[in-house]
Amino acid sequence: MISDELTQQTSARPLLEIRDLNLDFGTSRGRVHALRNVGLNVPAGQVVGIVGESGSGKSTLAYTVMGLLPENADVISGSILFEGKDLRKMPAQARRALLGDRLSMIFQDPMAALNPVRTVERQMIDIQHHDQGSRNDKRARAVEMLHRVGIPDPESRIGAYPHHFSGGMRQRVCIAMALLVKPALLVADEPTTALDATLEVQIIHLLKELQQEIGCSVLFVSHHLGAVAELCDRVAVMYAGEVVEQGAVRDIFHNPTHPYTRALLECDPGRIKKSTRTLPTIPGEVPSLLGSKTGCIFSSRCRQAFDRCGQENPVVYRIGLDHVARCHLLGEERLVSA
Ligand SMILES: Nc1ncnc2c1ncn2[C@@H]1O[C@H](COP(=O)(O)OP(=O)(O)OP(=O)(O)O)[C@@H](O)[C@H]1O
Repeated sequence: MISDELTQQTSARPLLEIRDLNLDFGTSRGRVHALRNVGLNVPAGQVVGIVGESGSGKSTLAYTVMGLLPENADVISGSILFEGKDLRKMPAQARRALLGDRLSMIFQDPMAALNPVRTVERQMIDIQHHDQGSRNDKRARAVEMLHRVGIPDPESRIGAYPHHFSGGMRQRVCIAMALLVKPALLVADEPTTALDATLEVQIIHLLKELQQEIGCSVLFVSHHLGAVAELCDRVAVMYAGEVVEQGAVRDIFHNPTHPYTRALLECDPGRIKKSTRTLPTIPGEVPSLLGSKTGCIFSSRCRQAFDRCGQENPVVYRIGLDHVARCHLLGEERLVSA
């Protein structure tokens, strides 16, 4: 079965629905096509992971949803429907009002989100709405949230400055701040990459627990496939600015279909036998995103590429009820099973 859009795979209207999104960065070397025809759904109450090699456009997609793009970014076409409204068409003021309210973000570097010269208390009070009660009510809510994310002695620690917390504790503070407003959608851009493995597991469990408690949706960007498998309901695999495969977490991890998804999983350190001496890598390099491209973006590295792959960009094929991929092998029925 063939589908033109990645967004047709679920019947209930998703909380976030991205359609045919194209974005360029203007640079002195030319235009970098960082997002190409991106389609992605985030259903209400679900966690959607975005995975892919460095430079595949994961963070750009996350920042585009938040409307936090650098000046040289140019969203050329597409729509970003959030709660049914196109964020691209929303007046700037209305869009800004969503941030820290219906939309929250956690960054890789917690210091990017925290103001170093203000106490955590002040920042956590300021982030709450003026109609959310008195200063004391807001403080009590902030202390409760810090307790919830595992900050010891939150009643006194709340008065400290961000640099008084360790890296892991700072990320917990950021999670507390992001969730204090009970957002509908939390966008998390590599929130555990800077943490050691033990802390990463703790933070992932914490995020899962809080997400279920609050009932929000999460867009979770990560390099770490293990973390994605643990936390996410759905996964979108990105390569060179395109979403090449998307589906339920079990489909992506147990029935990967796109040759890139398969290669990515084969190279995952978490899945490789301990006896393996050298880590496998995907041969070749991510293509330059400058200039226009003919054919499938992965064809130069694909072991299964055939003539058509270098000539035409594949459409999106439906593999299962909730599983789609952009690959000519599906159209030609040349796919070998995983
Ligand atoms: N401000 C910018 N100006 C020009 N090019 C940019 C800019 N920001 C990102 N890019 C380019 O856009 C592409 C996508 O980058 P992005 O950071 O979104 O990838 P990523 O998948 O998040 O990578 P990583 O995992 O390393 O963070 C890359 O080629 C990157 O060099």
